Amino acid sequence: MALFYVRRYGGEDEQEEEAEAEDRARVLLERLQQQARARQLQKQREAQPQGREGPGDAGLSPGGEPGQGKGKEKRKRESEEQPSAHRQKKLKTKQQPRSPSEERAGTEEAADGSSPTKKKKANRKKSKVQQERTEADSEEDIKQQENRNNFKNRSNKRKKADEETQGDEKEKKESSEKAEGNQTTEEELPLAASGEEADCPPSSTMIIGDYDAKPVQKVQPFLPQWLAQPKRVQKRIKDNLCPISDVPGIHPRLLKKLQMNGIESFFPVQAEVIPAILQSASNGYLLGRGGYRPKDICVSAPTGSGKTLAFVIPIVQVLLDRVVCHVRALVVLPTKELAQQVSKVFNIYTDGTGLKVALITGQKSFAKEQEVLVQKKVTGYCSLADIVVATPGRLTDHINQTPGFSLAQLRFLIVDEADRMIDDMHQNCLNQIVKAAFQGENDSGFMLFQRTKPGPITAASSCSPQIPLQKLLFSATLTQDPEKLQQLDLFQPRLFTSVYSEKNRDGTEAEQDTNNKYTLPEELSQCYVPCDLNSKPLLLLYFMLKMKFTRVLCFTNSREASHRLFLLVQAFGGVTVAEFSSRLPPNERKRTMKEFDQGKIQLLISTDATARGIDVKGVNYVINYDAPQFIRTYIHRVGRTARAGTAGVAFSLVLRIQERRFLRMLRDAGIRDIQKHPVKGNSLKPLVQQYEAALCKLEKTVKDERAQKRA
Ligand SMILES: Nc1ncnc2c1ncn2[C@@H]1O[C@H](COP(=O)(O)OP(=O)(O)OP(=O)(O)O)[C@@H](O)[C@H]1O
Repeated sequence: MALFYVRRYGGEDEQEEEAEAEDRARVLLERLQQQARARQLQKQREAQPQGREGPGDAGLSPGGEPGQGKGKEKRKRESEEQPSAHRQKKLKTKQQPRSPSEERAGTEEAADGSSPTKKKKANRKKSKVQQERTEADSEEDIKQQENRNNFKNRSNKRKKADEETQGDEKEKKESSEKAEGNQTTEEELPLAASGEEADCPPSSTMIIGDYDAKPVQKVQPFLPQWLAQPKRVQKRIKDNLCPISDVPGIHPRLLKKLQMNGIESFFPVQAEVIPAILQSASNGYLLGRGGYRPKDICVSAPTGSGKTLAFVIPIVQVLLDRVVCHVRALVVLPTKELAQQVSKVFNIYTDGTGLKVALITGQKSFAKEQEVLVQKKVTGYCSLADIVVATPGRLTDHINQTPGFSLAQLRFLIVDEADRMIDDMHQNCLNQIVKAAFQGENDSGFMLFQRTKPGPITAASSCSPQIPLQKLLFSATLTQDPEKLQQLDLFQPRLFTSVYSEKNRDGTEAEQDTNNKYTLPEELSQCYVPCDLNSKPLLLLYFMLKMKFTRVLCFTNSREASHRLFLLVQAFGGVTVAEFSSRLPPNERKRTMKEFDQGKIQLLISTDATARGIDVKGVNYVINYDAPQFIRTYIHRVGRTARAGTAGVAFSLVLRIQERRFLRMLRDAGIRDIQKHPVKGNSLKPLVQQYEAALCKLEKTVKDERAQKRA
């Protein structure tokens, strides 16, 4: 716009030209006055003592601008400089060189001598000289202005530095570093910098969004007190055995039974948990201690540490005095095999007591199971079982479809492998059990003792005798996620958990935070073998045939993988091998497990169906043929060996691409003592020829199986 203005009016209108010349003269005068003032100021400052100078003076530009005016003076000078800079800018725009046509017109006018008067000529000459001088001045002014701005920037920095000297040493350093970082930018943009003093925050101000590296505190999950401060249980079994007679309150009958079964001492978890359960039922199974509802109990202890006996003994003891048969204890487990195993232990300790144990897993027909649960009499239905051991699916079927099957008198609800049972799949079943337990009136007829849904204890609620329902949760990998446990609606729970310890540098052991950490049996040795996909079958054969491994439980990640590996090893020959997965009928699975238990099978290739809870004595090795994807799977798989204080070794075949993730998974769970155990390719070479022949056989077998399926 300014350029347009100059072109349109420049040199046409004499009056305007004059006004313009006057304007320029005025501006020039002002500038000269300013320069004079600046020089005066400089002299004044030079006359002042040097002591006021800040440490930043050395950084002045070679232009030698005076640097250390007091704030007041500086502000005054700046207020003077700013408008002049503005005017100067305007002037510079106005004083753009004329266009050649305009210049030509002027020259032509003078040549033909037609109209301009002498005065006008003189004026024009004078204004031209003035214009040239103004242009020269304005250039010089711009330079000066730049210098002033540079000076201002530096004096800002010096001011900051002065402020910082009052602050602590560290802040000063950071701030001056920042100022230095900004210096280049400010010097590159001197005109823009003039107004910056007001915008610039004081050095003590924290700039939000500034990315200074600061240590960020990790957010710790908030745990309820019962989870944060559990009762610690020693995990070293052998060093912490407790003679059975030393545990108070065990019934002599049960002591005898224990001895008869070769149990002279309790394992640490049993020595802690058995008295706790017995104490909570010290008033009999109908009332809690002092008439109050007993606390729920959660137990998280390593695989093979004897958790089963920790609930079997106290439950049998509490129910020894029962008069009428009702379902008083219900044990829920995720698999048929586990339920079978636990019911076996109950059978041992209830034998000869009159207590009856029913196994409900779907292995028998529904009608047969009903027969062991209830009996119809003239007076109504009566229970035939005191203790029911069940899998979730079949249990809910009986709750819904078996007339007379009542949980209204249930005193103990035991959830074994509780972390798995809390999974969505089984959660619904647990809700149904609790609902059935608080159903009240039912087909079983008269109820001597009523049961109300737990709530705040009031005078009214404590008037009539209550049958408390106590929940007992057990697992080697019990979740410590309060939200998940909340789903079980636990009442003032107590947690018993194994001590997680880490070795210090000096060899001593230090207790660690148990959150999200799992403990493994002390006697377990862990190794992993880095390998590639093709060498995995050879490695398994190498372990079995060259290393002479015996009693090996080998895990794969799928039924198909188990089956193929079984066929391959069978085709290779030289190893007594069997497979175990849900693709086999229950009878065959039972038989296989028995043979493996008896030592007739040296290698059992299995899916995770045997990973949890299965107690086979004398498993020497666990081989993770397929690396487990989850830490809990790893813990339960490797826990099939090194049980009850015996030694065991776990090998994991880990593909090289899985290695980092696998190790991180273990490290995150607090497992660090795993050894790398590479096997050289040369060791596998002698097996290759026979292996290739086995592969051909396998191909043929798979084809035959497919044909059989189709037929
Ligand atoms: N006090 C004891 N003395 C000797 N052996 C015992 C004792 N308690 C349990 N055992 C044996 O220890 C083995 C492991 O016990 P159990 O199956 O109860 O372990 P667990 O903690 O439930 O393991 P998992 O978590 O794998 O289910 C069993 O064979 C059992 O007979």
